[in-house]
Amino acid sequence: MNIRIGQGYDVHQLVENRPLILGGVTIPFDKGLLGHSDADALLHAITDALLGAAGLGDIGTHFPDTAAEFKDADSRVLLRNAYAEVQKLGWKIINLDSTIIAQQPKLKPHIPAMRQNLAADLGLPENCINIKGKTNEKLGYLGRMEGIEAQAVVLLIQK
Ligand SMILES: Nc1ccn([C@@H]2O[C@H](COP(=O)(O)O)[C@@H](O)[C@H]2O)c(=O)n1
Ligand SMILES: C[C@@]1(CO)OP(=O)(O)OP(=O)(O)OC[C@H]1O
Repeated sequence: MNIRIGQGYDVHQLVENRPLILGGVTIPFDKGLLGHSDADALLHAITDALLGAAGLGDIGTHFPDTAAEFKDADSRVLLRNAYAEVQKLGWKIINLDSTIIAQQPKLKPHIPAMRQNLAADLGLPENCINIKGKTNEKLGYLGRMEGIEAQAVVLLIQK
């Protein structure tokens, strides 16, 4: 039996005229995240943590931001595809934990829906998935609401 840990990080710029999508949930806000895909920083951090734990590189290698096929991509699809690659090697997720750093908006009301999406996409019970919201105490570019950051850790088991 093997276990492996992986870590992931992502940040996207907050701009006008974009939807704010985190954990596959569209959150009402006056700005959204800029990216080649839907710019879901939480799902990108989790995808990188998964790929990292399995020794499979990173999200940009699997889904290049120069490829037209990933323009405006739904990051839930990218996550499911990445986990399929991880599972091909015999790995399964034990649990994942994550933090979204957003000065605004308040994320707590949206976290149950994000957990439901992740549970569905990863075939896990919700109690194996944790998502936390933090402000950046008004410090730096996150505190000035120029962007939103996400961090994730994932534990995998191979029997
Ligand atoms: N965007 C956010 C930020 C924070 N929360 C919730 O507030 C708690 C306190 O956050 P601090 O950054 O002030 O320590 C945090 O534990 C979350 O429950 C949130 O929902 N959305
Ligand atoms: C998801 C991809 C691909 O559409 O694009 P972005 O939305 O720009 O996201 P990023 O976290 O910069 O990197 C991964 C990309 O290759």
